[in-house]
Amino acid sequence: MTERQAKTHFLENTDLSSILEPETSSSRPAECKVIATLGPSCRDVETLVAMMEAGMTAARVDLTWGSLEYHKQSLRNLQQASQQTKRMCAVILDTVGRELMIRRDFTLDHEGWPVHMEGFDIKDKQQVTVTTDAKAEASSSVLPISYQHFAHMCQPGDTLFVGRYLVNGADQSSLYLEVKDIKGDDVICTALNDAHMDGLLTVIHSEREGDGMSSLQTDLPLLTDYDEQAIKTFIKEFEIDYINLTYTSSGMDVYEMREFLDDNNGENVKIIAKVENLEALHNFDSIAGAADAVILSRGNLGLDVAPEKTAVVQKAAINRCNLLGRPVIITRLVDSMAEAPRCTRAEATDVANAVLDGVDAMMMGAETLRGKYPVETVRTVLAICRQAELAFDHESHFDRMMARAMQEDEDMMLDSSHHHGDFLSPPGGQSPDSRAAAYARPVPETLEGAAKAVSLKSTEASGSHGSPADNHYVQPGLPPVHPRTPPSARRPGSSDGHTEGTSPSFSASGPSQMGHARFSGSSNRVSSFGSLPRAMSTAASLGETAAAAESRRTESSMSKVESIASTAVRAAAKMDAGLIICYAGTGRTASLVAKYRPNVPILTLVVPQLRSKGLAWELEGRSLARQFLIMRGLIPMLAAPMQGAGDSLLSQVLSAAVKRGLVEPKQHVVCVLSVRGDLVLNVCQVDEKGSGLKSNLASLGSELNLTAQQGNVSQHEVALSF
Ligand SMILES: Nc1ncnc2c1ncn2[C@@H]1O[C@H](COP(=O)(O)OP(=O)(O)O)[C@@H](O)[C@H]1O
Ligand SMILES: C=C(OP(=O)(O)O)C(=O)O
Repeated sequence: MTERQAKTHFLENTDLSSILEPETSSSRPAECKVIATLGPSCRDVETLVAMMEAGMTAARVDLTWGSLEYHKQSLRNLQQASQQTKRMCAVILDTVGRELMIRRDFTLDHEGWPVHMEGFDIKDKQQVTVTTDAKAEASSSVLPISYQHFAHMCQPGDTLFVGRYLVNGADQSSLYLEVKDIKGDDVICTALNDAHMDGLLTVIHSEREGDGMSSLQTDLPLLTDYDEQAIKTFIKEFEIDYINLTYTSSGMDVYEMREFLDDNNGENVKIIAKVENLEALHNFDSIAGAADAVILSRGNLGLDVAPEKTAVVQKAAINRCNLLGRPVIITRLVDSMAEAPRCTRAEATDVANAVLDGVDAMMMGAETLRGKYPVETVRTVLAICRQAELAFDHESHFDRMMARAMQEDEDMMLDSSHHHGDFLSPPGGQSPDSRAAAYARPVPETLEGAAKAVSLKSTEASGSHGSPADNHYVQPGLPPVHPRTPPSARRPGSSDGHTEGTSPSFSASGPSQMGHARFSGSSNRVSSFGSLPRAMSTAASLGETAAAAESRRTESSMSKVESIASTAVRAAAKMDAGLIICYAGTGRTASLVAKYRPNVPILTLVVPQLRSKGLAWELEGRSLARQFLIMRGLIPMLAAPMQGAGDSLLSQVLSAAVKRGLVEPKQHVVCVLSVRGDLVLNVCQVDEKGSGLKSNLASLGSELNLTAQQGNVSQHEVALSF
């Protein structure tokens, strides 16, 4: 079998009558998660409550459009909805970043959401001028653009795409332009199709014939002034769990973002890299290795990737993330539900196939932001996910993960200097991580366009690319965005964080043991969630010495955490357990359990910790619990701070899990926990009434009590919240 072949999803049950039988209602939550974009259609408390009850687990605020005050109100409403439903919801902030926009006049509606004036028509073959002239007004022949240096990026023969925000490429507001001439600030183009331009219009500087690289706007600064201001403000005033990094082009972008967050009290905020163009696909491994999660922005990607490659690119990207244990999210699921209460057949099939491909979460855009059916959208997508999850072959996924991890480790042993990373190698054998390399040395001259783009960097430092569509939201006095100097390959050198040792209650044995011994990877330096066996190739390209890279490799090939995580999944399957419980401190162990996709929920138990922050003390844990809400199979549970321990805590967790329908009385439960600082695997059983831990499992109880006696936990009652 060649690497290009897909694994088959052959349904064991081909009996159509039984497939068509209505589902008996299951209270077990879907494995996959649904993220919704907040906007005019879904920011009131009532709708948010309904969406949370329908299963939305994370909400995105997109800085591309709308004022800071508008988004703050959306988040305040979300907090209220969360209190009402007693459900957690992760909060994601999406940057404007390298997004280019057409400036158009707008008014504010009664809630403060910007609404554009009437749209206009553009006819096939007509001349259209895209201009950086700040005084120009949008019309059918002139499109003023938000980025001052746009004209420098273009050359005759380029293709530009102008499309409606969150609906790229698929509606009547999609316009393709061919660049004919550049005259000062003006890019003179010819329209390649008829289009009705309406709403907020984003621009993509698309493929330049011949060089195979597209979306050259990736050489713009990573964050706009507005982004920087908004991120700092939101971190101060809200609990932000993730930043979506728009147009991430390499792992270096993620490091840069990490540094910005660390410098601005955002140490707990995790980074989701948005993969939106060819360059990001070429640099996929460095991006996925550096980020905490990845979004495949399928709308924007659809403009760069040929239709015939789309499905395979999606599968490959998802599989790569799966192998890294990195959460992967896709966009553009049920666009038609922005207008209709029922999705199309193609959309329903697409969602289900993504579940079978192994995706973690689905991110809604226009459907919830400005669609007519936000609640039905969440319900529909989750219903499709549930059905597809029933058909998902958990066992073969597990086997694949094990086999590939072993294979990769072997490959690395054979050739640690060979760069395997990227599944879309550019022609001519160029370094896949061209942008990362560009920090250290100039972009290869062979990339004619890229060389030109690099020369732009110095001018961008003073360039205006400050705000969505125009500069209305930029506070006066904010410094301009400067391309950052390369971050000092600053990757905290930590190992698993667990002491090595054998589990007193469960030993990793059987066929998986062999795999565990060879497993690469839980000692990732950058992402806090998971591991990257091949991070070393990225590190090497960032200037790390061969010896350091080699030592990272050796270290990463022996991971007890991954061994325990995979064994927990195997044990749950072998014992027909109903639930896996995983205590979570950083989330690394839980994400590795999720990597192996057990056929049972993974309850991630977060016991908040009091940590010192300078002179102040801060209770940490809530954000981590919410961060699990974009990850497949994970159900976070937050224990009350400093309360509960040992089998008292576990009993209450089990009782809550039974009430929630996660596990049934008498079922076995596999637990991943620490005992005297050592990570161990344990098995317990729910009692007959479903009120807690079956008491005769002495070994487990005593292990847990030992931890309790160490004094880091107490025996009080706990308040648990999902
Ligand atoms: N038996 C237990 N009783 C109470 N707390 C526990 C127990 N086992 C683990 N924990 C806590 O849960 C967290 C798990 O952290 P760790 O095992 O390092 O996982 P991660 O991979 O998420 O960092 C730690 O804070 C640990 O103190
Ligand atoms: C960029 C996004 O998605 P897409 O490219 O799929 O429209 C998004 O929703 O932020």
